[in-house]
Amino acid sequence: MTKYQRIFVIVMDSVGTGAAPDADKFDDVGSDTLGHLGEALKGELKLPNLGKLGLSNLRDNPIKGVLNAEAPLGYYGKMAEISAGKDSMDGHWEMMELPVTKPLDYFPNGFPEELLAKIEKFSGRKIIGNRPASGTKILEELGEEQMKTGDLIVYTSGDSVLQIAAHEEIIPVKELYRICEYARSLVNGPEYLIGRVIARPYIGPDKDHFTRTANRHDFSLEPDGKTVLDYLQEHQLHTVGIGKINDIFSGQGIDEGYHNESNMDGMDHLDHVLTEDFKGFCFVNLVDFDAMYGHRRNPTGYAKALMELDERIGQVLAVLKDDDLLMITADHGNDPTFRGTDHTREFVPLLAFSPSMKETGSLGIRKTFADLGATILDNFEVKGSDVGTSFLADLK
Ligand SMILES: O=P(O)(O)O[C@H]1O[C@H](CO)[C@@H](O)[C@H]1O
Ligand SMILES: [Mn+2]
Ligand SMILES: [Mn+2]
Repeated sequence: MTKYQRIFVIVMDSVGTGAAPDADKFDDVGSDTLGHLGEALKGELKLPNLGKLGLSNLRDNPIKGVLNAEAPLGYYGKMAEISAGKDSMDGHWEMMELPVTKPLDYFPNGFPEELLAKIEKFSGRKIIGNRPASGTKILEELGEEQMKTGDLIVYTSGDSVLQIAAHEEIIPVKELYRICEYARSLVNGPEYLIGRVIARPYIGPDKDHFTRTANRHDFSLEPDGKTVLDYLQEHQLHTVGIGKINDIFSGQGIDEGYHNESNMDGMDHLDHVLTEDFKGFCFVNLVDFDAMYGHRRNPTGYAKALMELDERIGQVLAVLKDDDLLMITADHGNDPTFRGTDHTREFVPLLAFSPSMKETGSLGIRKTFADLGATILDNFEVKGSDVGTSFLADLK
C-alpha cells in the first residue's frame, strides 16, 4: 500500500556536511560546508527548523549555533556519493538512481582549439577566455572587451562544464541559447563528453556593475538511462520539477516544471504545489547557495540564505498533511571557506519528516544518494533499477 501520497524533496544546492570518504581523490580533505559556516558565523547561524529536523544530529560534531535537537521531529542521516564527479548533474542523477559512472571530460587547461573553432564558425563570433575561472571574476576581466567586440566569453571550472557568458544587450539571450544548443550538440560524446553547457547572460554598464541574470540556462547531457522520474511517470504518478531540475534531466520524466528566479521564488513555487492535490513526487532545487555564495566563497551570504530558507521550511512543516513526506538534502558541497572556488566532495544531509511519524531516529550513513530515489519508488510500489536501498520501512 502506498504510504505517502505526495513526496517532496528539497535539494539545498551545495549544502554539504563534511568531507566524504573519497574526498582525497578530489583534493577536498578537510572541507565541511555546514560545519565551517557555523564556525564562520560564530554561533549566529540560527536554523531552528532545520535544527529540529536533526541537521546537527546527523553530524559527529554539531554545527555551531545549531543545537542537537533532543527530540528530533523526524529521521536524519547523511549520504555519500558514488558518482565519478561532484557536480549537480552527478548528484541529482544519482539521487534518481542513475549514478554517473563514466567520468565526464573536464578541461583544466581550457577547451581544444578544434572544438572552439566550430563554435566560432557557427556563431560568427570570436572566443575569448577559455580557461577555468570564477564566473563573476571573468566578467570583471573580459566583460568590457566583450561589450566592444561582441566576442564570446567561454570559461570552465573543476566540473564538466562549458560556460558561455554574454552581455544581454550585446548578444541577445535567444542568440546565446542557440549557440549553447549548438555547443551542446558537439559535446555529447564520444569525442567530448561534457556534463553541461551553461548560458550565462549578464547585464550592467561596466566591470564594477555587471550582474548575472536569471536567464541562466543549463543544457545538460540527456540521462543515459531511466531515472526514478521516468519510472514514476510510466506508472502514472505525477512528477514536478522546481528550479534547475528540468534542466538537469533535460525535461525527461517531468510532467510539471517551474523555473526559479531565486531560492525564495523556488519556495513560492513549492508553496503553490503544496496546494495541489496529486499522487507523486515534487523535486525542488534551490541553487542560490551554490551559485551566489558557495562559488563566490561568501560565508555570510551563504548563512543568510540558509536562515531565510529555514524560516520558509517552518511554514512548509505547518501545512504538510499526514500522508505527505518531506525530505531535505543536497547534491554536493561548496564550502565557502575552502580554497579555490569549486564544489567540494562531501557527505550530504538527509532529513525526512511526515506529520504522521510516530517515531524518530537515525537513518545512518547511506552509501549512495540513490537510497533516496529507491525510497520514493518503494513508497509507490514501483520497480526501478535497484541501485539504491530503500529506507521506507525505517520511517515509522
Ligand atoms: O563561477 P560560476 O560561473 O558561478 O560557475 C560555477 O557554476 C558551475 C555550475 O554549478 C560550476 O561548475 C562553476 O563553474
Ligand atoms: Mn549543485
Ligand atoms: Mn555549482
